[in-house]
Amino acid sequence: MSTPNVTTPSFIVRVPATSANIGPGFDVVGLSLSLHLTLHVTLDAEKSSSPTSGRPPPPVLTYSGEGASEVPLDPYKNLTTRVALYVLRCHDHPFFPPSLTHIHVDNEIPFGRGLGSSGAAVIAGVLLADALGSLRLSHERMLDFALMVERHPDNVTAALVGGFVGSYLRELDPVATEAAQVPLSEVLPEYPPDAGADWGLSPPVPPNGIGHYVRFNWSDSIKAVAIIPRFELSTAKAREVLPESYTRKDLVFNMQRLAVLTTALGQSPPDPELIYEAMKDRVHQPYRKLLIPGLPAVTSLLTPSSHPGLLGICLSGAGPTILALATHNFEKIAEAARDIFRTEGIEVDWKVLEIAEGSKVVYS
Ligand SMILES: Nc1ncnc2c1ncn2[C@@H]1O[C@H](COP(=O)(O)OP(=O)(O)OP(=O)(O)O)[C@@H](O)[C@H]1O
Ligand SMILES: N[C@@H](CCO)C(=O)O
Repeated sequence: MSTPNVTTPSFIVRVPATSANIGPGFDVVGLSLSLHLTLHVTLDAEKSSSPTSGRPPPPVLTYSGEGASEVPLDPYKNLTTRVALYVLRCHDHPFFPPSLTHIHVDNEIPFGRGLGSSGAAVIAGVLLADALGSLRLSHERMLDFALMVERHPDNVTAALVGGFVGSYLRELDPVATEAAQVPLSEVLPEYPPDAGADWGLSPPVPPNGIGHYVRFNWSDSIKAVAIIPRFELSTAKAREVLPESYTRKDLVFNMQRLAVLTTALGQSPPDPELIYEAMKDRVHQPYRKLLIPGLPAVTSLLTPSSHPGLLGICLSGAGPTILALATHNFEKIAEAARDIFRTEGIEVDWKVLEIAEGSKVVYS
């Protein structure tokens, strides 16, 4: 990790990458992975009093690593700092605190590849606000705020609590449903550039207890090989191609597999035949193949018999990354996937990842 060009940070926020779905668990399961988004946050106690009028100057934002050339460095436009400001505003802190002088972001999670970069940015923003405002939010309440921004729970839950996690969104009463569905433009509004301008409407405070989760066991022998094509695919685009409804046959196909998968990945030793079949999906992958040339070939040609060590293979999140779960032979599996993608003219990078701990705030 590169060292930020700042004085000693006052605290660090560290959030893992995540892979959602793991085949049949569309919008349900997530797995935290050992690539991290890290914020190095510097506070200057001498600047702790607010100006008598207008807003205090926002922090300086600097960035290194993945996405550094494309991410907005204006704290009113950057996803992490906008989420932090949203959470602060919901707790009667109308501005970034004047003592917050600098945030250096070091990012290992590639953007728009299906490794939960946006979920990590959102969770980092919630944790940043929690630390800056001494809010002491519970994990449950943090999830409520995260779910107002990223509305499927799989990535944000796994990024926050870590491990192999299943989650659902509670059915809310009509008033709470409306509150949880306000447009994103009201949760993360455009902030007027004029320092004297009013922010306008109060932010929409989330209802309580939107998301609930459980952590499944994970066999220590299983690692995740992320095969990452060198192109971005936005989650929004990859969701547009999905149908509104499914046949009973396809839903039962996925539910049967998901029920088996959540236990099978915790067993030692893991059973490759059981897991390979349990990682198949009929809800999202078949529709996303047009956006990801090579997807059907990679997920059907690599099997536990052709590649010993392989347990199962699926699209990671909304793609285009492919996630191969394996106990050994990682390089052979990744290189075979690379060869298949090359026949489609797509270059990939690959990494062997561990299952990561959840998000942390560490004070210096
Ligand atoms: N660290 C970050 N800081 C600010 N914005 C970010 C950061 N990471 C991601 N983003 C924003 O999120 C976008 C990518 O989100 P998107 O949901 O499309 O993909 P993803 O989260 O990487 O994939 P998936 O949801 O399938 O795992 C980026 O283009 C960028 O706008
Ligand atoms: N479950 C989500 C994960 C991506 O954020 C999807 O597949 O669209």
